[in-house]
Amino acid sequence: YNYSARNPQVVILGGGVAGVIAARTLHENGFEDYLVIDARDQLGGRLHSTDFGGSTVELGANWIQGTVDTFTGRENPIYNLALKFHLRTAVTDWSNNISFFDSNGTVDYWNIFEDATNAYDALVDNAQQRVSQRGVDLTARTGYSLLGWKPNDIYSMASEYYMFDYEYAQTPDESSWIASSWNEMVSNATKISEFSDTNLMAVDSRGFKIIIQDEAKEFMRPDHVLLNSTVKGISYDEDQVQVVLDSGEVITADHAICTFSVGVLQQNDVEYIPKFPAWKREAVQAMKMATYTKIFLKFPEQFWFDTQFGLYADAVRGRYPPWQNMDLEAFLPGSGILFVTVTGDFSENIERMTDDEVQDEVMEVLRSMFPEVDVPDPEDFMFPRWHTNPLFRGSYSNWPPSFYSQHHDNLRANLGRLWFAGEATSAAYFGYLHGAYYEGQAVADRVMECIINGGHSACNMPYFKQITNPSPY
Ligand SMILES: Cc1cc2nc3c(=O)[nH]c(=O)nc-3n(C[C@H](O)[C@H](O)[C@H](O)COP(=O)(O)OP(=O)(O)OC[C@H]3O[C@@H](n4cnc5c(N)ncnc54)[C@H](O)[C@@H]3O)c2cc1C
Repeated sequence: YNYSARNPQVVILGGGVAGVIAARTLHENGFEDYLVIDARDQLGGRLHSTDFGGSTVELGANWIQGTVDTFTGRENPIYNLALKFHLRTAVTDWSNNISFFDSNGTVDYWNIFEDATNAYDALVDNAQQRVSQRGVDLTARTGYSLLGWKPNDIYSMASEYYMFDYEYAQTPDESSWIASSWNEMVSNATKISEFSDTNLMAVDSRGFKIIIQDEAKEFMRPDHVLLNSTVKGISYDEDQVQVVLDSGEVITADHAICTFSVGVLQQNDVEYIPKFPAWKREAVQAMKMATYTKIFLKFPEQFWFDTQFGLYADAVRGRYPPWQNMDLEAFLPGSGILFVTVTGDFSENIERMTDDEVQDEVMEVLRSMFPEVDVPDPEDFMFPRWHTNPLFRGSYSNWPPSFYSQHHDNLRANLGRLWFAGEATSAAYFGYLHGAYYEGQAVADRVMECIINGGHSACNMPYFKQITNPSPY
């Protein structure tokens, strides 16, 4: 090993939203002795924009989900960054701007779609009641069933998918009833509130990532960042942390803030010395890293629907259901771009197929949606493999029904001088950019408090050594 001359007070592992906001929080408080390390060649993490057929598209996060809370005036910090950097966005209308299809072409199932919308609203309302009555969690599927929603035909299945999986990237059977409703809950549920129903899609030729890259340029010096550097090992104790890079360089710091995704923590890409204690391992492995995949197609010209969305009902639930039209004035006019989204197991399965195999399946579906059109082959075709990517191992966390709030505390808790932050450590906003933002801020505050005040309470977050069932069988 090559022991580094670099010896920062705080090393921040990962330069996504959580890492950059943690660094900014240190800077705002006069702490300049930090180093951000990332394996990629740029900051942004899952804010990942790329060129596709002459247009900029977002492989990762795409929406600012909620802007300003109409009751409290509280603002989504991602929305504020977007305003600051004049990000071009378009309002997405998920609920009204849709065309419906099955494998025989256009079909009208608005009534069923409305039933699915009402069932989802009831699911959220009832979850809120369970929280106020301290009821145990169940799967969202159980919740749906208790409310009488039984999707037994392809149109109900596609509509339910659109309301549920399209957001959480997993099925209702795999998801917590209570946690999947949190983002929609307002008012009496403490600390949990959405900002607003407005969803703004980033459609900026500079990429959504500029909100974090340009923010970083304002305060981060070049010697504050080490890119193209993959962390291979982290050893930690009560006094310091050592980080081993792929180059063999070893960086020693007083504190490390690890912002790797929970998917990365679950795998063996990084060696932790000592191995995480049992309570931490259980929390890490109990969370689910779900996968959400946008499959992009570019055609010489638009031949498809004029609405923002097209919802395709297949006999197999989750098989290429929501299609989105980018060739609209507010989005990427004249781009000839259409994309379809898949999630969960379906995403993991297509990652094991070749691009050509996936393209063949997608085109077969698209041709069945437009039987009257002579649909040409796409000029360009692309999809990312988030699940296989060792820097992410999925797209974002989804709270399973067997994950307790104590697990969540344990996921967040530090191990000596090794601290954790990222979208998954946000109880209220897991899965979202604003979750990563708030967690980056909170962890930096805690590390600074530990540096300034020291002592047990400032330097040790509470955790549960064992999570037990209060009334075992
Ligand atoms: C397909 C997709 C769609 C999404 N859609 C939305 C959306 O519309 N709206 C929304 O709010 N959120 C969305 N999200 C979620 C959002 O992108 C994340 O919540 C957020 O970006 C996570 O930020 P983070 O800082 O916690 O983690 P990350 O961005 O993952 O940052 C962690 C960093 O660690 C680095 N890293 C990992 N391992 C190593 C290693 N061994 N060595 C060095 N560096 C390493 C990675 O390169 C990465 O840059 C989406 C995510 C995806 C993938």
